[in-house]
Amino acid sequence: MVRGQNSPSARCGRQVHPDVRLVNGDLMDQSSLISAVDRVRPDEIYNLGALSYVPTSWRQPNTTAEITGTGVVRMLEAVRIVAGITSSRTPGPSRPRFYQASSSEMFGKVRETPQNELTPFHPRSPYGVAKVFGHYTVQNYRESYGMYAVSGMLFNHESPIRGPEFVTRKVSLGAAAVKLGLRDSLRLGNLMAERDWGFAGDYVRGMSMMLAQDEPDDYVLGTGIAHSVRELVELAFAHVDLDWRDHVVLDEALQRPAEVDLLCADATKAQQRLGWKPTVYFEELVGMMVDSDLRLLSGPQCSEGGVIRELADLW
Ligand SMILES: Nc1nc2c(ncn2[C@@H]2O[C@H](COP(=O)(O)OP(=O)(O)O[C@H]3O[C@H](CO)[C@@H](O)[C@H](O)[C@@H]3O)[C@@H](O)[C@H]2O)c(=O)[nH]1
Repeated sequence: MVRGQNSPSARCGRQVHPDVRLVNGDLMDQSSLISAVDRVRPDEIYNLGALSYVPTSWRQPNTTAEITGTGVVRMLEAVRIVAGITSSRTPGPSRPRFYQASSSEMFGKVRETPQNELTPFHPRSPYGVAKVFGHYTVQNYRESYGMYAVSGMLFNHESPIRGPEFVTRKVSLGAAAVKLGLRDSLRLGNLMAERDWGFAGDYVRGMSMMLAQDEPDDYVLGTGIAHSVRELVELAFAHVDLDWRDHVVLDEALQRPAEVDLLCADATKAQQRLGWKPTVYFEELVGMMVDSDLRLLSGPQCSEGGVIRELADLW
């Protein structure tokens, strides 16, 4: 997303420039991207574009590298060229601020727990590898050109509008659907994996805070508490007075070729330097998502079988 200087809101407001669409490096070639950035002349750019569902990255490794990895180079090149930046000694007239969505998936087979900005990377999927490429590209543009470019190393962030292929939403939809009698089971993969799940709204606030600092730097965002997929399922089903063991079916086909077993954030740097703190934790998040899906699946759009049939394809 690009926030333009012509926008009435620019830095403080949250409206988006009328000209602005999603400008993904992955969807545009380099010259179209340069034209798009030139038209908007953004103050802030948030590159959230990625092929972001980890299992797909094994099926489409080349596309993943192209979108999630090289897309970052195209975005940074467009910003650099439009801003007229040729070296760190002769910065261009304006220094637009660039945010890159790095990921906790970069830590992969973790070397230490919890993970912070200095934890070595060991990505476990083509997605993780591409994110590491993007992460170092941002660092390189900062060091080579003095650009204001930062990476937010965000741990899993969820909300009621999370895609239904990701495990939190799959489970909240599953629990709601079973409660309403629309389904009687939910197929899942590895229940032992642990993640540090937070609320997406908190993380978006953190992204904006990163671009509001005097100097660019990279930050980890996470709650600092990990839970297993099994705990997630137990809590979601208990929220609707059901026992998950009566409804969850384990499916080998949903196991990943290489798993990331445990992710847990040490967000001390973001807390101390940005003043960032999460406001929503696991229990509240899961309750919020299940309640929202109960409303969604009870609503009129489901009576025709539309939404539920679409979602059912993903289960
Ligand atoms: N999706 C999914 N995951 C399952 C299932 N059963 C078990 N899991 C486990 O649940 C964990 C979380 O999976 P996802 O919700 O798909 O998220 P992710 O792989 O951790 O990646 C997400 O978070 C990253 C940040 O760390 C993001 O970078 C990435 O794009 C994505 O949003 C994984 O260990 C996965 O094996 C299932 O049926 N579906």
